[in-house]
Amino acid sequence: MKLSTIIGNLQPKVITGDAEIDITGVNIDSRQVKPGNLFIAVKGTVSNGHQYIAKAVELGAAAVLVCEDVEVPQGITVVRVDDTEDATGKVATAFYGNPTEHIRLIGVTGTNGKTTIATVLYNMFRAMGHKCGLISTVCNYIEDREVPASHTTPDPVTLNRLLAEMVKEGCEYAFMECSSHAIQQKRIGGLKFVGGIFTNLTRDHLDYHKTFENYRDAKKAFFDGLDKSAFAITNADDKNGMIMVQNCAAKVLTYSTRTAADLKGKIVEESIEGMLLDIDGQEVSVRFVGRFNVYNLLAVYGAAVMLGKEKEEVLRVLSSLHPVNGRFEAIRSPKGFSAVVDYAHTPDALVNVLQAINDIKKQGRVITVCGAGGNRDKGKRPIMAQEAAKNSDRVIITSDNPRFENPQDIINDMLAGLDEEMMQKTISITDRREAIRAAVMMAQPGDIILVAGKGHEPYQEIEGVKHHFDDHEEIKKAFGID
Ligand SMILES: CC(=O)N[C@H]1[C@@H](OP(=O)(O)OP(=O)(O)OC[C@H]2O[C@@H](n3ccc(=O)[nH]c3=O)[C@H](O)[C@@H]2O)O[C@H](CO)[C@@H](O)[C@@H]1O[C@H](C)C(=O)N[C@@H](C)C(=O)N[C@H](CCC(=O)O)C(=O)O
Ligand SMILES: Nc1ncnc2c1ncn2[C@@H]1O[C@H](COP(=O)(O)OP(=O)(O)OP(=O)(O)O)[C@@H](O)[C@H]1O
Ligand SMILES: N[C@H](CCC[C@H](N)C(=O)O)C(=O)O
Ligand SMILES: [Mg+2]
Repeated sequence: MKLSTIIGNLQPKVITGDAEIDITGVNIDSRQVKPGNLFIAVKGTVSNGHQYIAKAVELGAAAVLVCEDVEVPQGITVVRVDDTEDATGKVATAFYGNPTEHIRLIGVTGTNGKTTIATVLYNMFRAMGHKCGLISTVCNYIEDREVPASHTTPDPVTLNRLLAEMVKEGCEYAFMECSSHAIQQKRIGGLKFVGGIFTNLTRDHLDYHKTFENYRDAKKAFFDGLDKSAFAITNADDKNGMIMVQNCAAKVLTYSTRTAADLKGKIVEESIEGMLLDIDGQEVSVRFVGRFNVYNLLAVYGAAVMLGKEKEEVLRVLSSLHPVNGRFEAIRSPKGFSAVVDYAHTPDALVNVLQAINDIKKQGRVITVCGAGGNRDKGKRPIMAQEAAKNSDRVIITSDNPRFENPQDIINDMLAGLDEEMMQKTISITDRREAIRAAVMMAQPGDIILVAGKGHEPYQEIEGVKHHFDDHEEIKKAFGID
């Protein structure tokens, strides 16, 4: 594709050299550059892409996109803009043929519920006969082809390449999670969304955003960018729900389980197997558990209706769908107790999943096994331990993904949040496998063991290495079932 076409919608820009050269690909990482590529120098949090231009040219870059004064070897076309981070999405989407002009893209943002909602919509629309794509924390899908996910929302080049492949495969819809990092870093720049969904806003990622207001405003920017032809579905029960859409040109729809809203839902009956719900005045039985999932399914229902689906068909398909990998998955022990694998790794998620477990538990106890990720928000650690202790009969604090931190330091940060009474019911075991085994050893018939924080993750990330580790496998081994 001609460079002049790829950079056509960048304003302002200064071009030095030939803009009619053919570009074979766009790249933000000098280490991946191929001959004829356009290398985009982006200032990052760890380093500055501008320092890798020579390397990119060595590997054959034919042009560079910069936003700083830099020395560039002779014969290389230089395009200068004010902000290369902002330009990357626009350039990537142009290079990949503006995929969102040819596929209906729906974005989900919020602290918790993104993977659940995006994945349920993907499964629902495929069950309705549509070819679909999914961009998610757990995995990306181009129709039914898996593409491993490195991020919840990938960089703009990867994202547009995936969307272009979905278009090529004939996908009509793409459902994606829009993380706050991604919105802040403009990874979704240049994309046209036909709809956006807000789940909720509670504490997470303050290591990156520094303040809750910055975190909120990053999420809000997504809705500010929706055009009037799009829809925006927001949670009327979240105190930031209406803030998200206060400057939104899209058609707004609200959902709630307790106040006036366009879409109302409530639980009629519930058990560890699922719930009977009243959604928008109609009863539907679902395999999902927990009041928090009523919110997720309301958002799914609203989006499907806004995308033109009949309400009856939406509810019929909804009742046939299974929980998402690592989100409230129950495993029964032959000894009469059960375990729940869940991805809860924020205080609010722990509160919600433990509320759900306490709502369905009969006479037994709740035993919670949880940790916290290394190199993530430290402030949430003591709060997570408090919420676990407040809502469980026994707590075992253990390791999650320590990453480059000392696992014991993370555990100590969590324990620091507990008062004397909470400490009475809490122990800590650094080795996650041992912690799960200890929970199973102490369980009695009727108890429910929550193993939280990792969900679908088939690994434990330690010092940059992802060692195989799967909560489901460890629970089954401890239960003595395969
Ligand atoms: C904090 C964060 O989001 N960092 C992301 C960011 O990296 P960065 O800004 O630190 O980049 P950098 O390492 O400083 O490099 C700057 C630039 O130089 C380039 N470079 C770098 C080295 C080199 O040799 N050559 C070169 O060209 C890089 O490609 C980059 O463009 O841009 C990179 C390229 O797109 C991302 O891979 C990286 O994600 C890191 C690995 C990460 O862990 N991100 C997490 C926190 C994240 O994004 N999480 C969210 C939310 C998770 C959730 O709630 O589910 C997600 O969407 O996954
Ligand atoms: N609507 C909700 N409100 C509160 N908690 C929720 C909600 N939906 C899910 N959860 C809890 O949060 C956990 C994560 O859910 P999910 O993976 O869908 O969220 P996410 O937004 O994709 O998270 P991440 O930002 O880490 O990718 C679940 O395992 C559950 O404990
Ligand atoms: N078990 C993971 C969950 C968080 C992963 C994702 N939300 C991120 O922050 O990268 C951890 O706490 O390490
Ligand atoms: Mg997710």
